[in-house]
Amino acid sequence: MQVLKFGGTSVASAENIRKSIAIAAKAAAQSPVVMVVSALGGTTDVLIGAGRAAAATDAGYCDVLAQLHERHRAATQELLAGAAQHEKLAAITAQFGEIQMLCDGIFALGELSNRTLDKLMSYGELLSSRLIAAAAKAQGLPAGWADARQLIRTNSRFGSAEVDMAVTTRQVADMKDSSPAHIWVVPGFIGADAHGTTTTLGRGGSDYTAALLAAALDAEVLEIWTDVSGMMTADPRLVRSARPIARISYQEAMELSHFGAKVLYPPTIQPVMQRGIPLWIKNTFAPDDYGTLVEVEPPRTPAVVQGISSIGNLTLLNLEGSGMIGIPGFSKRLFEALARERINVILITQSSSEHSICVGVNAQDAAPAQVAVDEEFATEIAAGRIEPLRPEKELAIVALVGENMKDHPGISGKLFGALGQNGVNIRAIAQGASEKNISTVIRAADVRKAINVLHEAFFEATKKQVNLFILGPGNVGSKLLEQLARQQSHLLEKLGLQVRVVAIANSRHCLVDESGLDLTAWPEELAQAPAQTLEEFTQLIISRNLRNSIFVDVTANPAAAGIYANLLEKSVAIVACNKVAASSDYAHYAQLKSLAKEFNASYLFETNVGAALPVIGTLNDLTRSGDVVRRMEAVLSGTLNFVFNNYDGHRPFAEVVRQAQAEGYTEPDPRLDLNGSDVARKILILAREAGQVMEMSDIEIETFLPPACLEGDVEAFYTQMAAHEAHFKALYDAATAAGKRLKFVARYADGRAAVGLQQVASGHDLYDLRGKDNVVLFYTDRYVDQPLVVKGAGAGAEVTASGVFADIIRAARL
Ligand SMILES: NC(=O)C1=CN([C@@H]2O[C@H](COP(=O)(O)OP(=O)(O)OC[C@H]3O[C@@H](n4cnc5c(N)ncnc54)[C@H](OP(=O)(O)O)[C@@H]3O)[C@@H](O)[C@H]2O)C=CC1
Ligand SMILES: N[C@@H](CC=O)C(=O)O
Repeated sequence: MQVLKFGGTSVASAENIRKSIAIAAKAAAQSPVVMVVSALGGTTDVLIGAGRAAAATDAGYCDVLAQLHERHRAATQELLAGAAQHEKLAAITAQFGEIQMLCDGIFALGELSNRTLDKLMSYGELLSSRLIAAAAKAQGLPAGWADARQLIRTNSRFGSAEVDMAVTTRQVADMKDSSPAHIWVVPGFIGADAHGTTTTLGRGGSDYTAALLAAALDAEVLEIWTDVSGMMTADPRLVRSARPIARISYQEAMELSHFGAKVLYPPTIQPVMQRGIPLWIKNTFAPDDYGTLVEVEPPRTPAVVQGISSIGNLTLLNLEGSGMIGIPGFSKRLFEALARERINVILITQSSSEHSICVGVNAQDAAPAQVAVDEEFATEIAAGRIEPLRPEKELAIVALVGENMKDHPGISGKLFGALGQNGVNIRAIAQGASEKNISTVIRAADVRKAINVLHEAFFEATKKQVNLFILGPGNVGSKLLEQLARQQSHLLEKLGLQVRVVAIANSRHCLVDESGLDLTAWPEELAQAPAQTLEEFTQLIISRNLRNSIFVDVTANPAAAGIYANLLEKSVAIVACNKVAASSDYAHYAQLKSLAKEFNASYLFETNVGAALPVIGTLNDLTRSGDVVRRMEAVLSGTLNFVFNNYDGHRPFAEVVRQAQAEGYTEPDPRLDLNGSDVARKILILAREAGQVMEMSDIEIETFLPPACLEGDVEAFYTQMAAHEAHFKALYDAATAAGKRLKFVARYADGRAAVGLQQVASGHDLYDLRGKDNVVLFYTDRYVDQPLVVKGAGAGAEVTASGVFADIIRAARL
């Protein structure tokens, strides 16, 4: 005997019903089949809606029922022909007459009891099962209909009745002996109490009906036919890469189904588990897919975690107080108070200090639970020995499930690490000694991110999705986008990083696509995209709450640097070539560094000094390993090095500066390069990274520009430089006459730093620095006589973008 259950979508239309019958017929070629069916998809909700409308004296229920009647008529006309069709249409009309009368009664009374609702809902399965039996017979199959109300005996708890297994087993055996049919079609979800009154088994109860019948018949197999190809490693609506689990134990399936894997109604497993009946979950619309086999002992696989599931709509109730410590009986009283209100406890945790007990309940149970518990402990609350019950709302459980987690160290560590790195705060934890389930309670708003992060950590070791929010697609930003577009498949294949650019914004527009922007079409699309403020962009990053989010600041804007703290607090990583934040007040710089640590998010700004040269990384390596930087000597301006390498006293100085700007070496505002402040902020950043507490005002800046050049706007700056050509020529001639070269040098020693123009003699370390190159000489406790030298191209959009790219990869791989 085989029991096959077909859910609402599997019988939602005539076409689907035909598919379901074909599956049952194929199985029946092996041995007799019990076909348990749900109502035509959506019918139960329609019936409930009609009943509630009638109870609220809303006459709209008549139209709703008429539409439902029409849907059943249409399916009948498609499935049956001739006399069988006429007979079935008449029967359906009669049944809808009964439903109408029932709802009219509800309307007249203005009241809908659980008992009446059960009766009303039962019509869904009664209609579908009779229709399917008739359709199977019409195909010449040896099918018959059996009334579940004469098989499944329950108590009279309407709405969610409890089954009397002994009577049910006897009634099923009687029916088996008396029925000649080879395929029985049975309505799921419904039963009857000892008085013959219709009851229901709770939403999803058709699965349970099937399991009860399988157990009563000691069936060889129970198959649950649904619209997905088995139990999945995670909810596929939340995790795109979720995949079916081939084989799983009853215990694991029970844990997963309890924790939200909706393909299986949780009570279904117990009756078949007791008898060791194999349970398959199969897809009606892809019957050749393997599906999931739930069995006693699936073959062992290396997978430690079998699935990740979640329950939303959770409220934590926290009972807390010093009066609980060491006094037996508090938990008993708490749980009794909840049980009296029939409140189901989903999760329990208690700290070893016994100072608090925390339980998780469905949100709709929170208010009655609070009243019941506060009443129970009224005396202790009045005496101040315990606090009134404290509910925490809008929470959810995310759980790892797997029998192999037992005795396997490191699973919780990985779980907490993965969630922590993504700023998912864990409010409570529960793990039984069986170690089959580790449950975490988190904010409901974090569920999507948390499940994806955990799925990547436990099922996709080779792939990590990274979500980029890029601000400032100017010179450097647009090169970065080009490089990202070129390297996407390389990143996935070689590093397992699926890098998505989710948003690109400049000062005018913002382009967003959560599934990843097209990196070739963005310039035109951005120009058409809506306007957005920086504040809105920040909220966008926070509210999307995507895993492994990185904010990439490719602007030179102080306001952009002002949003880092807010983002780091949400565990969003920051990659910046914008130097404003790292050279702002020391307190702000230190705050960002400490937020990055506290919230496990990277704050990377390698390109702040020497573009893509590994200057900050080298300095960090030295200090982390205990070396002490005593002195630094450096050329840190690509622009100034280019200008003084190319100025020869003939071509005007202003023209050479314009060339540096055109080639993309200068700041968006070139005055910052020429007045020395860009170099000053770089040496400040290096000094800070070397461990010094310094402010910008501590850096001595010796400018070589005549003051008039810094009055007015950028055009005035160029005009004034041209007007002061003699000044620049004099600087050049003096250096040349001495056989020296001009270099704008940054120096740090003993906690003091200065920047300024110098004549450098041949043979000096800085003398031969070509083009737009930068160089940094580190003198440390280990590098005493010969410095550690980092040298190379120190400006330019392409190289800077590649440095930003490298920081993105560092942040992504954390
Ligand atoms: N060039 C180089 O060699 C190096 C540069 N850097 C740094 O790179 C950064 C970018 O330089 P670069 O690409 O040349 O600059 P650009 O001027 O070419 O680009 C700046 C980008 O930032 C955008 N932007 C400016 N203000 C805002 C704002 N308030 N909100 C949103 N977007 C804004 C601009 O948009 P819009 O067009 O709308 O104004 C533009 O897209 C600078 O901080 C620079 O210090 C670092 C190392 C080396
Ligand atoms: N404008 C800067 C660019 C790099 O920081 C420079 O010229 O060095």
